[in-house]
Amino acid sequence: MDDSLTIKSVCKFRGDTQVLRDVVLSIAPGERLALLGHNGAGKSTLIKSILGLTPVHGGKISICGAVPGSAAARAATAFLPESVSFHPAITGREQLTLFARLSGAGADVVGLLDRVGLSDALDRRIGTYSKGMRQRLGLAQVLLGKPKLALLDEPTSGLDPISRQDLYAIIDELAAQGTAVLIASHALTEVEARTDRIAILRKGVKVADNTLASLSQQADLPTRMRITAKSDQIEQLAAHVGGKRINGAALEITCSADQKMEQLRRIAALGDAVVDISMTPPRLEDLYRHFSKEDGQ
Ligand SMILES: Nc1ncnc2c1ncn2[C@@H]1O[C@H](COP(=O)(O)OP(=O)(O)OP(=O)(O)O)[C@@H](O)[C@H]1O
Repeated sequence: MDDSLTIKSVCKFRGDTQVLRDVVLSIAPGERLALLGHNGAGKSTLIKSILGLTPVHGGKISICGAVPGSAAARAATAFLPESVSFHPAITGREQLTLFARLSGAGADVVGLLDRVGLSDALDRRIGTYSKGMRQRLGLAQVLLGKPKLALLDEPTSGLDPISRQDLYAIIDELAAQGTAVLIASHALTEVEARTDRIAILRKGVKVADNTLASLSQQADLPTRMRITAKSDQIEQLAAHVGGKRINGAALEITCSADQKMEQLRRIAALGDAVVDISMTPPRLEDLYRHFSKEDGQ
C-alpha cells in the first residue's frame, strides 16, 4: 500500500537560516510515528509544511498523492495543535456539530464526545472547559473526519496521567482503522511505548528514523545489569564480574548487546552466590541523547 505521507528531500529557510535540510520521511497507513527533537529542531515547521501553511524551498511533500494545502490533502489530514483554542461562548456539542457540517461528514457528534470523555460537558460553554477538556474536544475533531493522516503536536501536554492513557488508546484506534499518525513530542517515555517508529530531528536534519529495536542495535548502547549477591558473597561476586558496587549486596555492570549472554553465563556459573539479576536495556531517553548529540551520527 502507498504511504499516506511522503516527504522527499525537503528544505526550508527562515531568513538566512536553514531550518529543514533534505528531510526524507514517510508514514504508512496505520503506522504511528514519533517525531522527536530539541526545541527549535524543526518539528513544528515540518508539520506546518505538511499542512501547507508554510512553503518549502526544495523537495516535495505528498499526502496520499495530494499537494499540501490542496482540497484533497486537507480532506485527508487532521491536525491537533499543542494548545487547541475554540470560541469560548459555544458549547462542545455546537462546536463539533459546526465542524461536522463544514467537513460534510454526517458524524455522530454525541457519540464522538462520549468517546473522548466529554459526555457530561457537551452542553457546557467551551470557556468553562479545562485545558485537558479542550484537548479532548480537539481530539474529537480529529476523529470526526476519519483522516488518512493525523498530525498531533504535543498531544498530551497539560493532560493528567489517565487522560494521557485515554488519548493514546484513541490514537491506537485511529491507527487500527488505517490512519497514519505523526506525534511530535518531548514525552519520551510515552512515545516509547505507544509508537511504531521514532524519527529524530536535530537542527533541521533527520538523524534517526527506525523502530526502537533497530535504533538500539544501530546505537549499540550498553545494557545495564544489576546483580544482587547472597549475604557475605558480594566480595566474591565483585571479584568475579567486576562492576560498580551499588550497596552492600548489589553491583552494577554494563555490557554491549553481543556480550550480554556471555556475561549471563558467567554470572549463572556462580550458582547460589547470586540471588537476583535485573537487566535494563537502553531506553528511548538514552537513544535520544545518543542521536541528538553533535557527533551522534
Ligand atoms: N515564524 C518564524 N519566523 C522565523 N523563524 C522561525 C519561525 N518559526 C520557527 N522559526 C525558527 O525555525 C526553527 C525551527 O523551529 P520549530 O518551531 O519548527 O522547532 P520545534 O522543533 O517545533 O521546536 P519546539 O520543540 O520548541 O516546538 C527555529 O530555529 C525557530 O527559531
